[in-house]
Amino acid sequence: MVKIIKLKKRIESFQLDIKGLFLQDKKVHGLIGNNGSGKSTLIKLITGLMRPDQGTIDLGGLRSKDITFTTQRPYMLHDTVYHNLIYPLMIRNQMPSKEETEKWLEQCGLTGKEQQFAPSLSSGERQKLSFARALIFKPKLVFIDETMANMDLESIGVFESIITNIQKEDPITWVIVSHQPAHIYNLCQEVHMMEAGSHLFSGTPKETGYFMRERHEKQWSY
Ligand SMILES: Nc1ncnc2c1ncn2[C@@H]1O[C@H](COP(=O)(O)OP(=O)(O)OP(=O)(O)O)[C@@H](O)[C@H]1O
Repeated sequence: MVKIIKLKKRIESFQLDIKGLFLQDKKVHGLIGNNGSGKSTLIKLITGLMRPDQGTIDLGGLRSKDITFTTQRPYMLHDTVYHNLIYPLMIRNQMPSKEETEKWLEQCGLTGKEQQFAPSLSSGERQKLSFARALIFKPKLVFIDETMANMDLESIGVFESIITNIQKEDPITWVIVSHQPAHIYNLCQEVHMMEAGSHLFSGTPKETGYFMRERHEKQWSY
């Protein structure tokens, strides 16, 4: 389990302050909250891209090479689609199998574009490639930060089924940031809600729905 305890980080006027947030292993977690509530900052802290001012992040035995993340605007190496796809394997001294790379290219709808300069891909194509690049080395903890925001409905369906199949066969831990309730309801077992830098609530998607409805009613009942 990933345990985040008494975590604090100030970035200019923004203050992240999380008393306790726990991510159970091998589950699909949703991370939700308004723009600027601190979701991406939290991910940067967990993945080690940023250092906390205070507090602890216990990765439960995971090493940094077991963890990966994708973003809404993924960075593409100035190289071909193929080299971008196999990059995580190369840096881990693993040989990519032809079967595996072809499978991922097909699932991403990028078959035939292997030799295309990756930065010239459309934004949705780049997101799909970054998703495949994140999964090709079989990580144990994956953060998906609004990566499906520019994908068409068919591609979203493909990636939702990739996640569902991985969870059936050899489950890993996922943290999915999305502003689209359908993703959360289709995929997640547990949802964590951020508000203004704090962790407000954790529960099942159904409990989250009740929580949000109740808050909304309270806010409008004065
Ligand atoms: N480098 C920075 N300099 C100044 N402020 C920053 C910096 N990085 C983040 N912030 C601020 O920290 C706050 C939290 O940002 P963060 O990206 O974590 O929010 P988020 O919940 O992921 O938002 P969104 O849903 O819009 O992606 C925001 O108010 C943002 O402006």
